[in-house]
Amino acid sequence: MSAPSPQILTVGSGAVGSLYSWRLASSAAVTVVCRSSYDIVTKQGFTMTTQKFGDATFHPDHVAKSVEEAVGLNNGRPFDFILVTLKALPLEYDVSKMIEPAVTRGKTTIVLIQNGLGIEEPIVQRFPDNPLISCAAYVKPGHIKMVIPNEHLVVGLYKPSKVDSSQQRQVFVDLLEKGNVDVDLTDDIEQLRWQKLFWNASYSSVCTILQTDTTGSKLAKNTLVNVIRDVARAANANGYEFDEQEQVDLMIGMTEGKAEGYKPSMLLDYERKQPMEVEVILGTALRRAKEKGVAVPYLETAYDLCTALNALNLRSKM
Ligand SMILES: NC(=O)C1=CN([C@@H]2O[C@H](COP(=O)(O)OP(=O)(O)OC[C@H]3O[C@@H](n4cnc5c(N)ncnc54)[C@H](OP(=O)(O)O)[C@@H]3O)[C@@H](O)[C@H]2O)C=CC1
Ligand SMILES: CC(C)(CO)C(=O)C(=O)O
Repeated sequence: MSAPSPQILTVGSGAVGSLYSWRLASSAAVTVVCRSSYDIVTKQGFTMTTQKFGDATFHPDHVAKSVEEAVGLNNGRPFDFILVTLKALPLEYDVSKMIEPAVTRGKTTIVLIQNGLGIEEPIVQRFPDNPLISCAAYVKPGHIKMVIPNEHLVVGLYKPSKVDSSQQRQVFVDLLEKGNVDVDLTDDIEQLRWQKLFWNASYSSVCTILQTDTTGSKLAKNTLVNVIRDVARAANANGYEFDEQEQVDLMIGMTEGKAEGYKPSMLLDYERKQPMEVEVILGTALRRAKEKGVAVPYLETAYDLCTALNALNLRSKM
């Protein structure tokens, strides 16, 4: 008798959630929680258009309106993995509370595929005995259309977690690889999150403040460089050893080489009048710098302006 399929619940069925749910569904039973897309996904599934994986219609095993409903639809079977692919918006909602009804204590592995720093803390606080996997996605799907052809996912461990999640990570990686996802591993996801912030904190905020893409942001190169330097200083005060100049050269070189004319997701959120991930992209780094007594004036200004823009943008929607 073959082993039962791993049971996966995806919470947040946008670009990232639909993509990885689809890839995992080749060897797992996948339930997705859909909010505004519930009716269309129930009727038509997700229409996936990608260069790397081809085009398809993806029908999850179950579609639920809420986490509570997902638990009911799974007929008492506990979820092995909960994939959190919501935007990381700690001021809007508490992810740990949202997923709680579907978490079996000490068993369910919680997998975060989100941007930003500090997103693991509330999960570990509420579920100290559950395995935790934390991932950074390098992909640019539109809602259903993947723009960067070579997606890859870095699947990491979160060092402050008291639970050894390496075994669960291996199972998860095997499932991803069966779905042809390119996977890299890291045993210290925070290091990678800081590294990703060098780009996100600088380019995302400058492009959003200036309402321009990466090509336009070159006109504010000094600010880009100064924010990268500030984030590197904040990271180093928190135990890392990034070389400031090396990171500046890497971020600017990579963007000018591979990401001309690119709109960061923060700018896209702004344009769609959706909440921006300001806290996890700028706020946590700023707070951690301050806790260590490190001055990061450019990062602080970027945070302040993006916080204000976010508030004004959301207010104008009402
Ligand atoms: N898109 C990208 O290219 C990349 C994204 N990332 C990161 O991945 C994460 C996910 O991003 P992405 O997929 O783009 O985000 P999307 O905005 O495309 O998707 C988020 C989904 O979460 C749903 N959602 C929001 N609040 C709730 C709620 N309370 N209950 C149920 N569902 C809810 C939204 O539903 P609704 O449609 O109803 O609002 C939406 O379907 C983010 O942290 C992002 O920064 C990282 C790399 C690349
Ligand atoms: C790294 C990148 C560019 C997507 O992979 C991103 O995080 C963003 O657009 O905000």
